[in-house]
Amino acid sequence: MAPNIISTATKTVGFTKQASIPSRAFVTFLAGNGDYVKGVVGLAKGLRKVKSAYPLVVAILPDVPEEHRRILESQGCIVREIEPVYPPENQTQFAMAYYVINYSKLRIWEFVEYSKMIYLDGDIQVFENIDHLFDLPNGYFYAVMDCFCEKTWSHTPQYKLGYCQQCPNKVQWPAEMGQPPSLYFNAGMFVYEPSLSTYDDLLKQVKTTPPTPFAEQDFLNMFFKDIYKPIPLVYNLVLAMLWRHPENVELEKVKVVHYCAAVSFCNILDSSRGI
Ligand SMILES: O=c1ccn([C@@H]2O[C@H](COP(=O)(O)OP(=O)(O)O)[C@@H](O)[C@H]2O)c(=O)[nH]1
Ligand SMILES: OC[C@H]1O[C@H](O[C@@H]2[C@@H](O)[C@H](O)[C@@H](O)[C@H](O)[C@@H]2O)[C@H](O)[C@@H](O)[C@H]1O
Repeated sequence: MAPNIISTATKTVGFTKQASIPSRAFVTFLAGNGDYVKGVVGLAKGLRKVKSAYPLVVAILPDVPEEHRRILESQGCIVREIEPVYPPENQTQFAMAYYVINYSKLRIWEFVEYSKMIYLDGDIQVFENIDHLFDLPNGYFYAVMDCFCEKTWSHTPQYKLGYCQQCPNKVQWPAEMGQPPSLYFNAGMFVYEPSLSTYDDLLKQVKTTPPTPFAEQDFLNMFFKDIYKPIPLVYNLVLAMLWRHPENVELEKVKVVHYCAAVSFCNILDSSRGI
């Protein structure tokens, strides 16, 4: 992984300065003084191991202790403190109570010293170089489709019907229920362009949008619905896919793994038998 050089260098041609060279970076989010810092260190090491050309920015909440900040800097990370973002007062039952802090991820749209960023959760590992994703056409929001089959989705009509976007023909969406849900992405990994106007819109809308069980992931899916473009699951293998949709997983092609489910070893054993 490149050292912490924020490439905002500009080339001087004659007596005029050209626009600054577009800067790119990976970014993750860290809150609290728990074990997630180990995940972020692992992510930094993984990006270095796959020889990524871009730095890893870590957006941290004020509650991340000084010792953890020093560890991240020693790993070549660019540590940026952000202020928390909270959803409006609500009685929402988040899928996981702590999801409320994940709204703070929205601050990364303010990192406009970068023209393009790839967000990765701290419980993600990169096993193959994915720098080429920075070259995807601008103007869209790229992420991998999620799966509705885990119990964490039991609050949704999809789950109750047994409908999943990963296998839309297995259980058809009933015509009497209108259109099937829009394609829905997992917000643990996405390719986006920081922008102050988008940031302002996000912060304005989040203040008036009633929170829902998957917190900022639901909010981001609603906000970017019109420009969302699915990318292959090799870029964010949500572990549950191994036992929920093994037919969709080509394990040898997977580049990024997202360790985000209540993973039980027997699940892995069962699924690996199926692959
Ligand atoms: O106490 C916490 C909870 C979450 N996170 C960050 O927020 C991301 C999303 O939370 P989590 O991974 O728990 O969500 P999941 O993908 O497992 O639902 C984590 O990967 C971390 O980067 C954190 O730093 N501290
Ligand atoms: O705050 C909401 C979170 O929603 C997502 O996690 C979910 C999702 O993947 C479900 O499909 C799984 O069933 C579930 O286990 C998992 O926690 C994002 O990965 C995470 O970054 C964060 O946005």
